[in-house]
Amino acid sequence: MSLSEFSLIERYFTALEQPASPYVDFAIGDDCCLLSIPDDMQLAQSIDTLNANVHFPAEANADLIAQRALAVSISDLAAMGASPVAFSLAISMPQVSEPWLADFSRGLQQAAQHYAIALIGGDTTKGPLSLTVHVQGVVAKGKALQRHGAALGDCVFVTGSLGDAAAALAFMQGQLSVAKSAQQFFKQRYYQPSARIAVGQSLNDIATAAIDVSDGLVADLGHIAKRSGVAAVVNVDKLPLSAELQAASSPEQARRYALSGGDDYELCFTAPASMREQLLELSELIDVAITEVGTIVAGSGVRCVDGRGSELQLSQTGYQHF
Ligand SMILES: Nc1ncnc2c1ncn2[C@@H]1O[C@H](COP(=O)(O)OP(=O)(O)O)[C@@H](O)[C@H]1O
Ligand SMILES: Cc1ncc(C[n+]2csc(CCOP(=O)(O)OP(=O)(O)O)c2C)c(N)n1
Ligand SMILES: [Mg+2]
Repeated sequence: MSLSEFSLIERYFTALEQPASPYVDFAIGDDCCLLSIPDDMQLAQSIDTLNANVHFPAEANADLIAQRALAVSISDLAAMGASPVAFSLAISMPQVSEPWLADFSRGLQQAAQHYAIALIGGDTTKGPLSLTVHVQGVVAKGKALQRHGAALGDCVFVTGSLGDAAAALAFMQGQLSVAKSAQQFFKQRYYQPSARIAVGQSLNDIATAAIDVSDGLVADLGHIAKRSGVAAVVNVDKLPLSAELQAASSPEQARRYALSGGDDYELCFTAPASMREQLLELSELIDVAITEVGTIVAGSGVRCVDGRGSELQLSQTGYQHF
């Protein structure tokens, strides 16, 4: 007989080992969870849904699905410069498979411990496989990084490398061949993106605007440009591309993955040129690459140019659901 709804919640979700949080007064087991936030903090909240075969392959290992779901949601906290506190998980699944749930629960616990975020509630229903993660974090009052502060003359920076996850998806879908030695790297970049919490937290007094790159650099930088009332120019010769991506695809294809592939979950942010040195030090301190890829200018939209100043035309700027 398959497990009842309440027994499976008990076994695979309530039983998760929780990181201690000073803000969580009551977690799972009542109609609501209860949190207390200090007066000098703001609560940052974000929700994201991941649907099977839209956001991840349905047949993927359950522990990787869990890790990916948590990382992509926490990435929004990173983009605001917030520290993770707690998350709720709404899961819909077509049937109860205990081995699948055991793997899922293990992956979820690993990711929750890694990001020091506590599972405080959720919802469990029958339906096509889908996960909705609602994350909550804290940020000092007035210090959150938003999309609207980019100013003329600011430089545009990105963390890590871009395009790996999009190339990984192409590889997993049989559209790109990848050397055996690099396959694990690509899978990891797709399934276990690093939400850049430490970078975000360090940018509160440095960046003028920030966003995480979920849809693709051009699309997401476009949100900063629009909200800030400016334009951005990206120098495509400066894009941080991993050695693995450069080995697996042509320069043009690698560029396309990096500019419009999406799924990177790196941060893109703007800061005055006077912050370059501080950013270099920060990058060394926390061991995450921070690369200057462009500038903020007057106008609207995002333009991509190469090192010689020739403009590139992109057929797509990022992922669109509809
Ligand atoms: N169905 C919805 N109802 C209310 N707000 C929504 C809905 N969908 C998206 N939003 C809001 O629109 C904004 C942009 O959403 P989205 O592109 O999903 O952001 P992100 O890339 O950070 O996840 C966010 O403020 C989000 O909360
Ligand atoms: C199986 C699969 N197909 C396609 C994609 C590509 N993809 C799906 S959604 C998406 C963009 C990010 O998702 P969205 O729901 O827009 O997240 P948000 O911007 O709201 O954080 C991308 C690149 C994928 N990740 N997995
Ligand atoms: Mg969203």
